[in-house]
Order: sequence, then structure tokens, then C-alpha cells
Amino acid sequence: MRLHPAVPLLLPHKAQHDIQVLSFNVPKNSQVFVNVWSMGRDPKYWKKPLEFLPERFIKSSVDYKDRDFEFIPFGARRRICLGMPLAIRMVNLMLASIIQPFNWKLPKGMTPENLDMEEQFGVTLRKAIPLVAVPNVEKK
Ligand code: HEM
Repeated sequence: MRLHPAVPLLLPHKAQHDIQVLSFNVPKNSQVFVNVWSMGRDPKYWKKPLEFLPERFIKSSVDYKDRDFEFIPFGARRRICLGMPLAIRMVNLMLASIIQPFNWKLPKGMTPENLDMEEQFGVTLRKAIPLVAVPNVEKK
């Protein structure tokens, strides 16, 4: 959700009136895109921003629920994702239900280090080259 956010530019927002955000003047009716993809990789806020280190969140106070604006994979404030409470439960459940029953491995010659994580940009973000993984059921 930080390195590869599902909705990289959030949904388009429109300024209802002239407003100044930090040093930026945003005229009424401007269409505003919030680049959460780039915010999640900003070295100003993240140590080793391009590394996948999920443990960075273990003792961190950074919250995804509309409080810490360096990490808003569900957006924020009035137009925050309505499905967020469902999504945060479902993501864990879906991941657990594919990880638990199988032993997964990468195809021959492929290692986690040489996985191509390039993205295909769109309203939603997807892997440019789909992940190939081989499920294996342990024989008892
Ligand atoms: C991991 C899963 C999900 C992610 C990362 C996600 C992310 C987002 C993001 C970034 C937005 C745009 C927020 C903005 O522009 O400020 C959004 C909007 C929305 N999402 Fe999700 N979403 C997820 C799952 C869901 C689910 C499961 C539902 C419904 C059951 C849902 C319903 C909505 C709706 C209705 C909006 C529009 C809210 C509005 O414009 O007022 N989302 N979501």
C-alpha cells in the first residue's frame, strides 16, 4: 500500500473555491490529483523509501486512517474510501487464505531479488508483468 498503492493518484478531486494549500494557490474548479504513489516514496518521510520493509510499521505511529498524510492509501477526510473498514479486514483474510494452505515458490531461476516489480499505471495500479508463483501442497 505504500510502494504500490492500489489507487496511485486517488480519485480526481475538484476545488470548490479558491484556496491556498501550503505555498500553492489552487483556483476554484481546478481538478486536483493527490500523488500518493510519490508520497509513499518520498525520502523526506521514509527511510530507505524504495525498500520493502514491512517491519518499518511495527513500532511506528504512522497510521493509514486519515491522520498521517505521508501514508493515505485510502485517501483522507470527506472522500476517504468508504470500503476501508471492510478492505482492511478482507486483505488480511484473503492473503491468509492463499498463504496458509500452500507452500509457494517462484518459478525456476526467479528470486525475490530479481522479481520485476514494474507497474502499469492507470486509475488503479497493477504489476506490469503478472506475478507467477507455484503453489505446492505438502504430502503427508
Ligand atoms: C485494499 C482495498 C482498497 C483500497 C486500497 C481502496 C482505496 C480507495 C481510494 C484511494 C479511494 C479514493 C479516495 C480519494 O480520492 O480521496 C477510494 C474510494 C472509494 N472506495 Fe475504496 N479502496 C479499497 C477497497 C474498497 C472496498 C472493498 C469498497 C467497497 C466495499 C470501496 C469503496 C470505495 C468507495 C465507495 C469510494 C468512493 C468514496 C467517495 O468518493 O466518497 N473501496 N478507495
